[in-house]
Amino acid sequence: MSSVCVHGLGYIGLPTAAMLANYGHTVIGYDVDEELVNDLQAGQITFDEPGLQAFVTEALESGNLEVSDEVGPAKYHIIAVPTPFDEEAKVADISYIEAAGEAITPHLRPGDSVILESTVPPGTTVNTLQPVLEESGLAAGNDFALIHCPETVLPGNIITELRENDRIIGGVNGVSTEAAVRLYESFVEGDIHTTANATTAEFVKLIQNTYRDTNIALANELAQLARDYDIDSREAIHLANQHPRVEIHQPGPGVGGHCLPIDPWFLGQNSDNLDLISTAREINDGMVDYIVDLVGSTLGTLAGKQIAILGVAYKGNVDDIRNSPGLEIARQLQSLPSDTATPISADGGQEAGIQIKLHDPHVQDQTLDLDSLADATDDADAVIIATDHEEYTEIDPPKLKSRMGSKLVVDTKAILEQSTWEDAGFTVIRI
Ligand SMILES: NC(=O)c1ccc[n+]([C@@H]2O[C@H](COP(=O)([O-])OP(=O)(O)OC[C@H]3O[C@@H](n4cnc5c(N)ncnc54)[C@H](O)[C@@H]3O)[C@@H](O)[C@H]2O)c1
Ligand SMILES: CC(=O)N[C@@H]1[C@@H](OP(=O)(O)OP(=O)(O)OC[C@H]2O[C@@H](n3ccc(=O)[nH]c3=O)[C@H](O)[C@@H]2O)O[C@H](CO)[C@@H](O)[C@@H]1O
Repeated sequence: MSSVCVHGLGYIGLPTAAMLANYGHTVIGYDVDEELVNDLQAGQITFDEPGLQAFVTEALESGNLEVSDEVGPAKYHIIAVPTPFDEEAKVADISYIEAAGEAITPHLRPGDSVILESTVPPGTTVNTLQPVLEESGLAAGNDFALIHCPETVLPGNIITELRENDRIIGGVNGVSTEAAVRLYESFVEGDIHTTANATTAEFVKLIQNTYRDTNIALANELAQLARDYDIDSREAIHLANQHPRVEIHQPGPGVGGHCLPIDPWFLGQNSDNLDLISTAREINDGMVDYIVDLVGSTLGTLAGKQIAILGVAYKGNVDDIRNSPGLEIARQLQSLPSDTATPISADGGQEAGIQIKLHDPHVQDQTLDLDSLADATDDADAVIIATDHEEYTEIDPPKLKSRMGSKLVVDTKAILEQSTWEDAGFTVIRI
């Protein structure tokens, strides 16, 4: 068993730290966010992930996981800090990686390993992190191991996937790769694949998410084509997928989250060869406009209408609102000409404006003005289901009908029983 310091205790770092601790390693979980550190020290996790609270409690109670606001020496340092994307410049912000490297450098000893798990543009491990760590006077590959090991867990199923997914491990040399393999094989049940260098591992991670994003763009374009031919895109995709070599994804209101809308752009950081990939991004981002237009044309006008958006998390059964399509729809409605829109958080009252109400049973974000389901849909002219939360499949159509002003439901995730809703008197538009 080893000593490990995990840098960053968010969606990735916290489950990883708890996993390592529950497999017997001695783990320091370090984060720069003092409030988060205090909450975790008190045993309280701050985001919604099935099974995670109990998993973290187990790790803390075993004494193997200590949450700290200080970096400590450790045989392995794992970096799981954010790598946000600058929308304007279309470049990754790797300053958090540099800061993590600077925090590790004073503690780095010969024989230690530094593993970068954050998703980064190809070349970041070698070109950005390595020089920072070598400020210690130690050489990567010779004195300490340096590795990229991307994380591929699916939010909503993190603990299972952390154990069961295959891992890609790419060190700056073979010794580095082997050092990381020894750590991951202590808890990973999937296969461990090694690559000749760290840059390949970075690239592999990015093309996994790019594959998914591009495939969803195809589904979104097919959904628009299907509507032009007055056919059900979901049925058509389902039937097409009966072919052994066809696996089209599902259309929706756009692609949200911290990964799929961002990672494809990382591939273009040092290359001009994004073409299909950037078009796919535009198609997925364009779904918001498409849905707003559909609502407007079905209602005749958006002026004076009250629209309820159900689901501001980026996908079903999670609380993460990063790049949320539901919020983007709200922003889009808000940015319509000023005589037809009111701010997202407005509680109504402008006669000519669009009134936007938001509801989400999973999201606690205090900066959003969220309503109960009843308040959000009371007198609504249209309901847009923007997230496939389980709770929305349980909405009772007659009860909703009695509350709403008119009867339009846009089901962007195709989670409602269309015939039941139509029988209840609703106009249902499925994407
Ligand atoms: N969330 C996912 O589903 C997912 C999946 C695979 C990969 N990733 C990648 O993993 C990385 C982390 O993502 P996340 O979703 O866990 O982010 P997050 O924002 O949930 O957590 C990151 C944490 O790092 C902390 N932090 C910031 N700077 C720090 C520093 N210098 N030292 C220590 N802690 C610091 C923040 O306070 C925060 O708590 C990103 O690169 C992301 O792209 C995320
Ligand atoms: C390759 C892959 O699987 N990567 C996963 C992904 O995790 P994620 O939670 O971001 O991924 P999704 O569940 O795909 O959701 C993203 C958005 O796409 C919408 N969507 C989805 C499927 C579909 O057919 N049609 C859609 O419209 C959905 O509603 C949501 O808005 O990135 C993580 C970080 O790198 C990975 O770790 C994780 O493995």
